[in-house]
Amino acid sequence: MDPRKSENEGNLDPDQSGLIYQMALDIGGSLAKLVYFTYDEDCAIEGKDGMSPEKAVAKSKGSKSCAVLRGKLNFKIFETSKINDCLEFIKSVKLRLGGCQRQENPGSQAIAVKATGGGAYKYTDLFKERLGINLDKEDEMDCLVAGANFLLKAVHQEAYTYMGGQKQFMDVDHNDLYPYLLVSIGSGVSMIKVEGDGKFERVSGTSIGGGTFWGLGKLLTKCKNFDELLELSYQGNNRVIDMLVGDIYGGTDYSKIGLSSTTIASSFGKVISNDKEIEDYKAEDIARSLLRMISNNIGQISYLNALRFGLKRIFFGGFFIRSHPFTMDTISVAVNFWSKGEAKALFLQHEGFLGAMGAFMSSDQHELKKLLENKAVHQQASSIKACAIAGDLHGDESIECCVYSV
Ligand SMILES: Nc1ncnc2c1ncn2[C@@H]1O[C@H](COP(=O)(O)OP(=O)(O)OP(=O)(O)O)[C@@H](O)[C@H]1O
Ligand SMILES: CC(C)(CO)[C@@H](O)C(=O)NCCC(=O)O
Repeated sequence: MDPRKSENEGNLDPDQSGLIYQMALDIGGSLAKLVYFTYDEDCAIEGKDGMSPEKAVAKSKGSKSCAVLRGKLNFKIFETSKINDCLEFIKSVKLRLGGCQRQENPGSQAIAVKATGGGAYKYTDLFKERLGINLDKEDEMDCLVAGANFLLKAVHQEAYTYMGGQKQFMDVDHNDLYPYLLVSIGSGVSMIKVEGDGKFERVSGTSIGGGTFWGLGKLLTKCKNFDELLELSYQGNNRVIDMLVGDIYGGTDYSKIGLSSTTIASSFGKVISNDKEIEDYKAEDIARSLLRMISNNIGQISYLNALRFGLKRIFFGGFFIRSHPFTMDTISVAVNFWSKGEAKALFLQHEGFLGAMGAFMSSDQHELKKLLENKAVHQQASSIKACAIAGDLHGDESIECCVYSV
């Protein structure tokens, strides 16, 4: 491959030859997330005399007629530290925002793209100078909540519980969704009490999040990428590193206060009594202890905040989760343990894309927004499985969807 080309160039999914009708970005501390809608120009509109999408959209405005735009919602991630890959990707696709602008001559015509996350501020000039794109900033918390509400209401089987290796999808009753606690586990963690559309409060947060796991993991295990660290944690045994209740109590439970002998009494606590150097520990065991420590801590703080406000459902999002069984199991067990079964941990299929989805939904100057307003995006059950977000960093995910304008 030509070393001057970015990793993504020349490697586009054929679907991306479709026009990008709308795009939004969430540029966080660790990852930049893109959501964009593509449709095939030739057959995108259904039901209205075979007219072009733009015409059908225009015609449906102010009338009771129904236009259906068939296309795909696409999801893509890049490491924020490699923001140039993201810029190259955007440059290489046909961007046709609002149905009327083409990005053929960056600089000559400003295009506005909704963007959220800290990077929307940090990289404003970069996007403008390199792509002629004005990042139209949306508040990160607004976007997280809007994205979560939209996905929970519009995407069939978006939420699920995970316990003992079993994933159980939950049907969301639109009339019984609120209130809930949204926990976004990105580089840092935000905890948001959600009471309705646009009705929320960020009630807590912790700096011990996904960035901590990846940062400490990188230091302690010399792993080169996040997936490698996750994979290691899968194979490790945390008992070699963590001090358990049984280690302190001579192998027995401390049942009087409800602690079994296998409960972790002190994360990484066993290391102090061992005369070992870091090289003497297996990277797998370190990764496992680290993942348990961070996941347990987030599960516990989340539960405490749910308790503060009497919330029974806690939805966990953010890319730290990566649909990883051990992470989800640890969080679920923590919530279940601390709440004595009263509160429930729920996970989201599009865990890492809440903010980007919210930014996407916030567009107000494009035709697609007008189509999406008050509409539902339906997807077939079979395509949900195909759009699990776990996978390699540059992997594409997409959902077949229809946008209805009524
Ligand atoms: N391929 C990856 N590379 C780096 N981190 C990854 C990767 N996959 C998952 N992660 C985890 O996801 C976290 C980032 O999650 P997310 O994208 O939701 O947050 P962010 O928007 O970057 O952070 P913040 O919201 O705090 O600014 C990382 O800190 C890391 O723990
Ligand atoms: C600063 C943000 C909101 C940026 O996404 C996030 O990383 C976060 O919520 N960090 C935790 C900060 C705290 O509440 O301690």
